[in-house]
Amino acid sequence: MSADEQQRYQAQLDEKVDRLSALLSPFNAPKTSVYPSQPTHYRMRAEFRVWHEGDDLFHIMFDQETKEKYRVDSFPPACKTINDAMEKLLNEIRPNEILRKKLFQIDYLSALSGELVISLLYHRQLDDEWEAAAKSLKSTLETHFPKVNIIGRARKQKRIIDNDFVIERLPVKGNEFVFKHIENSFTQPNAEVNCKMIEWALDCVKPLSGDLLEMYCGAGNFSLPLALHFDNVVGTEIAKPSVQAAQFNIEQNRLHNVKIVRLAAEEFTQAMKGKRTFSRLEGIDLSEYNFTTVLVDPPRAGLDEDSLRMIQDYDNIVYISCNPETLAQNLELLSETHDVAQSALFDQFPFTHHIEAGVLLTRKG
Ligand SMILES: C[S@@+](CC[C@H](N)C(=O)[O-])C[C@H]1O[C@@H](n2cnc3c(N)ncnc32)[C@H](O)[C@@H]1O
Repeated sequence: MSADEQQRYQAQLDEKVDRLSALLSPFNAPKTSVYPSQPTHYRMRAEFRVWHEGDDLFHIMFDQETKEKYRVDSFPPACKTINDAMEKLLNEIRPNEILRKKLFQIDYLSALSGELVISLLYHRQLDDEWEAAAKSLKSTLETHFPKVNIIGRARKQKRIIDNDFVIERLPVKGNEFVFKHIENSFTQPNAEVNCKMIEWALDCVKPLSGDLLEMYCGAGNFSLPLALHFDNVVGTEIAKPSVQAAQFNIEQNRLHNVKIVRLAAEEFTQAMKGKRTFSRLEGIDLSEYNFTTVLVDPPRAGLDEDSLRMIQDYDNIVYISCNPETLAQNLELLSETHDVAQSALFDQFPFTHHIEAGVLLTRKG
């Protein structure tokens, strides 16, 4: 990257730090710790439209302002594996009528492990001939990459060769954690910054003990590494594929103190308050746990008011947020009972205005 781009990256990061600090200043937050990203090759996912021109075809994107399409032969935000795959994939598809016909989109999901899922989206139904061609494509690509899975999608159709996931291996404080990341499910896009985020959360909970309660836990991105620190972890998550991936991840990492339940945050709050019972909580007696700490990592909308009031029952709250505006709104209530003890900015999305933030809240003395 040129010195000019490096300067542009730093200037935008400084602006993000100022914006987050301003949002957190009404809550007397201490100085924000900043975790920068690599300015290029940081994304583990990328999606492109496909443009056909005679016998040729290439990846395209659309300019957000002018809406004009532009050709994309390489994509610096995406990791090196995806960039390598972009060229190799099109070289295979271009001369192959079966793979090329009515292909309109290509999605890539990769991992630090080098594994890939490539989803090919079509405006036509996919038959056995397509499947045979896709199998042969997979074999060719596997001479370059450790593992490649191909998914063919069309209206009401999904053909999977051989899996719809990658196996990621994340280094966290000297330990390696294995994660199944499923295509079309939530995973943190910037793997290296994600590791910094998990390590920050681990540092936050270092002086704490007891059990951890987690809401919006996905496939266990935080639950699993934090399980090494707490006696028990109970995580809740709404999306079925993520819960299934979390169960797989618990087993793969040989953890015996983590339970993941498929419940919406709002449902779990009702269960904690004794307002409703759920068969999905069978075998888990929530009153037996010694929850000292809660970790939440909600979608952009933040937490609903009932869940906010429920988490106020716990002494320590680790709040990870992809939207600092809703974080600040939620802090208005949480700061009635808790102080902001730490704050951090994780630059998951370089060269965009998006901010990923974390705060540690501790009960007021
Ligand atoms: C920002 S992601 C965080 C996931 C996970 N902590 C991670 O780091 O990969 C938010 C998660 O909340 C889940 N989610 C969205 N709405 C929810 C709700 N109402 N109740 C519970 N989980 C929800 C999504 O499926 C997603 O997995």
